[in-house]
Amino acid sequence: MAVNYKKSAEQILEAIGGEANISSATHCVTRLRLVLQDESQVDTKALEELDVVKGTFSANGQFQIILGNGVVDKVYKELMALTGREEQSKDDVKEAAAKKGNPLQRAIKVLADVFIPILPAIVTAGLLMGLNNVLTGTDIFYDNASIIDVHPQWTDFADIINVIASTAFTFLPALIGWSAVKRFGGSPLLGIVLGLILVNPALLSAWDYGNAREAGEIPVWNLFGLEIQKLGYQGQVLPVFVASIILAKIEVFLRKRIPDSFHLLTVAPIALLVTSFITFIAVGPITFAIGNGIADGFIWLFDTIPAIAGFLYGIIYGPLVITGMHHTFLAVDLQLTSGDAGGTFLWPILALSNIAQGSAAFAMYFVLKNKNLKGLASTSGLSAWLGITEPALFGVNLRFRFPFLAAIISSGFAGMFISMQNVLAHTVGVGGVPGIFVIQPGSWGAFAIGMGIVILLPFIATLLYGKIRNPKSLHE
Ligand SMILES: OC[C@H]1O[C@H](O[C@H]2O[C@H](CO)[C@@H](O)[C@H](O)[C@H]2O)[C@H](O)[C@@H](O)[C@@H]1O
Repeated sequence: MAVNYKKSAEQILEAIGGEANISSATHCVTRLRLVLQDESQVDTKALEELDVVKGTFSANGQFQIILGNGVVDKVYKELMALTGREEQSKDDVKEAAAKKGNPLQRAIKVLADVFIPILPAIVTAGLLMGLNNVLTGTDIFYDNASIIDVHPQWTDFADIINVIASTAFTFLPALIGWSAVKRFGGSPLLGIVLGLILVNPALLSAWDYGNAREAGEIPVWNLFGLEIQKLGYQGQVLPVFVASIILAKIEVFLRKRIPDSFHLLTVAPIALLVTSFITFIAVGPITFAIGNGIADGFIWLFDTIPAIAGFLYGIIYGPLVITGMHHTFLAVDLQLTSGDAGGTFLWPILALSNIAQGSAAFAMYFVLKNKNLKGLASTSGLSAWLGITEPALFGVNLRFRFPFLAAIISSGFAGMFISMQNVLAHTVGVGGVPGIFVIQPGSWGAFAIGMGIVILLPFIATLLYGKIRNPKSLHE
């Protein structure tokens, strides 16, 4: 039967407490994303009884209604027409949501705002790097040899892929600079330039810093007696992040005070000059040490007590996604991939945690009777297997609790196993099942066992508990 989008919009509006309860509204590919004055006014039951609604959840200050691809945009248009509102971008709504919450939540939100926009570039680079690994890794298809060893005509092909793949990581500070300066109200172009300054080939590469320090050969500038290390910040996150905040603040400050006609001549040169000097002299070395210190702390933990550390990270990653704090760890992943660890041991656990949430949601497909919920369980399970877990988490697993518990405990065991096997990812890739492409080839076997654990354990545990115990939450 054809959907009456206008009627659906009216019913949704009534169930969320009417027009007066909407602070702002937008939509993504599948979900209406609303910032509401008061979420307690929402009649979730009435909402979820609507045929068009596949599920609802609240995350990071937004109340989200899952409608599905091709439906959500039409219902949104009707909703805007009904309420006489202008259509809003996701950024507008995120901004409204950001004003809600305590200082810690807002700080975490800032990190997410900076890192989420650069994620597609990093994830793409990760996938291509995976392809390069398949071509150049030994013992994948041949004993003691790689594809390019056996078929040398593919060597340059692999090399070109490597150049393409490594660019986003080599110039990571430029990506972060673009995103962070934009987030703090400055000109994104200046952010890119700032990031590029920090990886200028005239500086000692951060990747060569360790060797240069051991050899006592770190180049320095001498500024009227003050020695400053001539150090680049390749692959570093914190130096450019803090520098970008400074740059944006200086730029905004100058723009307000200098007449428009002098902007071109003064604002960018002063902002870049002051920020770069502050960064080379103080911010860079301090944040470089802090960033490496944080990474070393994680490395120490996973070296010393791999089973416990892996178990804990596997357990807490799901709850971290609920709070939105998980994006903070992206910074740690990036730091680890650029350092001595040779890769990140955290990211493989993230990928397994995503799969675990998906498997639990898939099991709920067989446990639930309601048609809409069954649909939500299967679509959200697939989404989690492809790296996006919020629909499964909020739409299914948390609502019934036991699938969520089954998923996080299984993810803990899988995290324990792969940490004991020292599984590393070259870089950050697409989470969930495609995650295997960025795992270092030598760790594929152990990672595959981890995948087996998070595919089977949450599925079987959820299914058995749901069918045999038939818990109260299924009937609430
Ligand atoms: O941190 C890198 C990963 O970031 C995304 O996944 C994480 O954020 C998602 C959105 O909040 C969340 O649904 C998922 O559970 C998190 O792991 C991205 O989808 C991954 O591909 C990426 O590796």
